[in-house]
Amino acid sequence: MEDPWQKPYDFAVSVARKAGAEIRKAGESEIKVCTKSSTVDLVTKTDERVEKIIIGSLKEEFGEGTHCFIGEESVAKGESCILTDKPTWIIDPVDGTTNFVHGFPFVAVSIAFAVNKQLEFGVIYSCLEDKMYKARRGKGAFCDDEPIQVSDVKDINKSIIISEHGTDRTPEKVKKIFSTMQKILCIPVHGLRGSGTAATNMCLVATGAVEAFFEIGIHCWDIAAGAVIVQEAGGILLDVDGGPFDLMSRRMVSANNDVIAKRIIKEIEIFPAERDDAPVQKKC
Ligand SMILES: O=P(O)(O)OC(CO)CO
Ligand SMILES: [Mg+2]
Repeated sequence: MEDPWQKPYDFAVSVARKAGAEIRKAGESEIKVCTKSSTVDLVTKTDERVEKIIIGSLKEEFGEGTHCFIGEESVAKGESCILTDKPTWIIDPVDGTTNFVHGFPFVAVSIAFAVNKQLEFGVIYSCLEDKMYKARRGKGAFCDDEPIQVSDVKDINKSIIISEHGTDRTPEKVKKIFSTMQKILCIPVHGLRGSGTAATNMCLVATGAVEAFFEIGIHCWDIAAGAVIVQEAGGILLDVDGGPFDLMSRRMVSANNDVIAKRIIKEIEIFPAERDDAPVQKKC
């Protein structure tokens, strides 16, 4: 049977490439920075403009009424962040806005597509590296059309683990983040890393460059595309308490296998993060 989502998948790749070219061009001029949830949660005109380009292109191609959209900047402006059974695009136009502002060379466009709340495909364009990652559920994960695979390391002492510091500087949360990192570093692991973009971090798990990436406080648009890419590359996703992964929970461990994932989970100091679909928001 013909794949009903092949056309949207192919289109997402071309839209991500177009969006990435816009970001590269915008990075050559002066970047005006504003803030969102905290003074270190940055946003630029490029984030907003690129999200409009992506959503505008998707609406033009697939029609306004049938598909829903969850986009980082639209949600910041009060749009719904409720995932329904309808075909839904989950978009982060510029993942790694802080990197973009500073010229730190990892910035990604992240586009995922879910139907009946199941992620069907994910596309991540690491636009400064010019690397296109993509995965269609059940059909494998690719970087620039080459198949990718997670690492086969099971020994935590031979692993590299990624995590990030987030944009919440509440001292108790920062303390827990650093305490978790300290415990993981002292297992010991070969190293701790962070690219500054959740989407790129997940691609690094998917290619086997690192064994795992975990974070509390990320949003569905940061990880939706990466979730498909990691799983299709042979990896796994779990909640930070070892339970099932929940896209809207703002908590995630992505890893090459469950041995590594469960070893990290032992050390994670969990702190609260309000769900993306917390009830204040209106329906799509
Ligand atoms: O740069 P953004 O889109 O704010 O995302 C951050 C996490 O929220 C990096 O993944
Ligand atoms: Mg993001």
